[in-house]
Amino acid sequence: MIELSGVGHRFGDRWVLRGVDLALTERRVAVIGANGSGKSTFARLLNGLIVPTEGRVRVDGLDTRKRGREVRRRVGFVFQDPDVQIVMPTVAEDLAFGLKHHDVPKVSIPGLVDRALADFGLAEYRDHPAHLLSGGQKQLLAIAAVLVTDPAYIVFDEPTTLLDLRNKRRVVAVVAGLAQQVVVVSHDLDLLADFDRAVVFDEGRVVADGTPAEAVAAYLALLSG
Ligand SMILES: Nc1ncnc2c1ncn2[C@@H]1O[C@H](COP(=O)(O)OP(=O)(O)OP(=O)(O)O)[C@@H](O)[C@H]1O
Repeated sequence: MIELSGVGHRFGDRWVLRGVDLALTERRVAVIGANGSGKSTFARLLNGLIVPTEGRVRVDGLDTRKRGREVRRRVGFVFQDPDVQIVMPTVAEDLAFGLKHHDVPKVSIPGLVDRALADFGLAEYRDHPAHLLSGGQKQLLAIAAVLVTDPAYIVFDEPTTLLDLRNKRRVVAVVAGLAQQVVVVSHDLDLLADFDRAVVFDEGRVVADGTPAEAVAAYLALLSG
């Protein structure tokens, strides 16, 4: 379980999150809210990419402030911008990179890479320079590179922004089929419609928390208010 208690975060002297108390127990949790409401900051707190200025974030009881390394192994993070995540020259090498760093036995790596390439429609790009993929293909690669390491939790920060309809459907199907707990930040309200829970942020605070229908209604009310 991922648990936040009394969490606040400040950049310089500006608080961008305040008073966040949440226990994320559902399998599919959506995070919605206006631009700048603190969603990405919240997402980054969940795997210890950033630590809270105040309060505590715990993953299976591990405090992200003290046990960051272990937390990052448990909580995979798919960035909004795939360019920050792609680190190796070719598509297959990029997929293998994460596996090596997760101490996956060398002998298992090629098979896992092949499966990830096939699952994400990237098989024909195996030896292609990763930086020459299209934006949407990079996003698929970034998602594949996290999923291939099989983390216990996966946080997606706007995973479908660059994708065409076909690839969006592919990602929606992949997320729907994941056995792990996922937290998805998205402006794409359709993507989140059958999630178990949705949390709405506004100006750094949780202002609604319920079913997607309830959360979307609260979000729309905020926009028109
Ligand atoms: N590294 C940083 N340094 C300073 N300010 C930051 C930093 N990262 C985010 N912010 C500020 O924190 C606030 C919340 O940003 P955040 O990215 O969490 O919002 P968001 O809800 O994810 O927005 P969007 O929907 O536009 O992605 C914004 O005002 C942003 O300018």
